[in-house]
Amino acid sequence: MSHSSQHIAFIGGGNMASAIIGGLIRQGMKPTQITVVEPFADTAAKLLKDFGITALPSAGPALARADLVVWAVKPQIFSEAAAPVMAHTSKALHLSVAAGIRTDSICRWVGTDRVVRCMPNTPALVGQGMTALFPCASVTAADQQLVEQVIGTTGQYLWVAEESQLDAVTALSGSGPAYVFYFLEAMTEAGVGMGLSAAQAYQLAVATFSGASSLAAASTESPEVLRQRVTSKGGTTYAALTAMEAAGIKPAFIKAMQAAQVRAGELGDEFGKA
Ligand SMILES: NC(=O)C1=CN([C@@H]2O[C@H](COP(=O)(O)OP(=O)(O)OC[C@H]3O[C@@H](n4cnc5c(N)ncnc54)[C@H](O)[C@@H]3O)[C@@H](O)[C@H]2O)C=CC1
Ligand SMILES: O=C(O)[C@@H]1CCC=N1
Repeated sequence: MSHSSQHIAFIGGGNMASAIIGGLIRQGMKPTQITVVEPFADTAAKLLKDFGITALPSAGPALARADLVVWAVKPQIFSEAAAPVMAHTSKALHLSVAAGIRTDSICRWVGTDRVVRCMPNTPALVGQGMTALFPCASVTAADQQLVEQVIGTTGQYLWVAEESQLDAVTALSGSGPAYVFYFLEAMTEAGVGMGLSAAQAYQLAVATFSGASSLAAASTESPEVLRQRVTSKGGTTYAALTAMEAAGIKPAFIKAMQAAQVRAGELGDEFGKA
């Protein structure tokens, strides 16, 4: 984000907003180029401490400066949060990170069709995010470029052609970091049960995840081939994977992700009506 005149507003200054703001500041955007509406005082104090940004407790005319408005509120309160904002931001491009909430609802609430919906994830906090983006029909190439500049500061991105694919993305990479943390918990717990200290087990588990991910990213081989390379005939990995197959881990995992996808659709149905 080198453009010195660009201004970005965030509605909601919580986890996801902070992850994106962190990326922007790391890439040289000035705190004065960022406006945040954040009613919760503790969260506003954190924005001041971490980024030197003084958040507004509620929407106001300062939002009119924004070229881009990033919606980083919970799906449940999106429509309520939008009402006081839209008077100031009809000329801006809008980017929503809210899970499930569909663009037809967002366009209605923000009073413009210049809307991009996306699904980021929390590794954005350390510049290793993965975001999928979906543009409404009236979004221009220049609008898409602006969004890419902003989201590019947080990691990788891709565009999807169908809005419904965002619910699948939500189930995969949006919620996905929680699945990894869940596995880290399980692997650490198992390691402790086998006689390692918690610190040792956790270090081993984290390094194994990041090492295997880096190997997969750097390799042209499929994960199946990479897995087979670890699995010596009659060895330890074979014993572990056989136990996982017997326990139905893969179908259970697929079912879990389907539950997340269904929930994303429900969020859109439940909270997109207003
Ligand atoms: N946390 C995650 O891993 C991901 C979250 N998302 C989406 O990001 C959105 C935000 O989630 P988080 O950042 O995790 O939640 P969060 O609770 O950390 O942030 C939401 C913020 O909105 C503020 N807020 C409440 N009412 C408001 C209003 N009327 N106007 C402005 N701000 C208001 C809250 O005080 C809070 O700080 C959600 O829609 C979620 O679906 C998307 C991808 C990943
Ligand atoms: O759990 C949620 O609803 C949000 C969306 C993806 C990650 N967190």
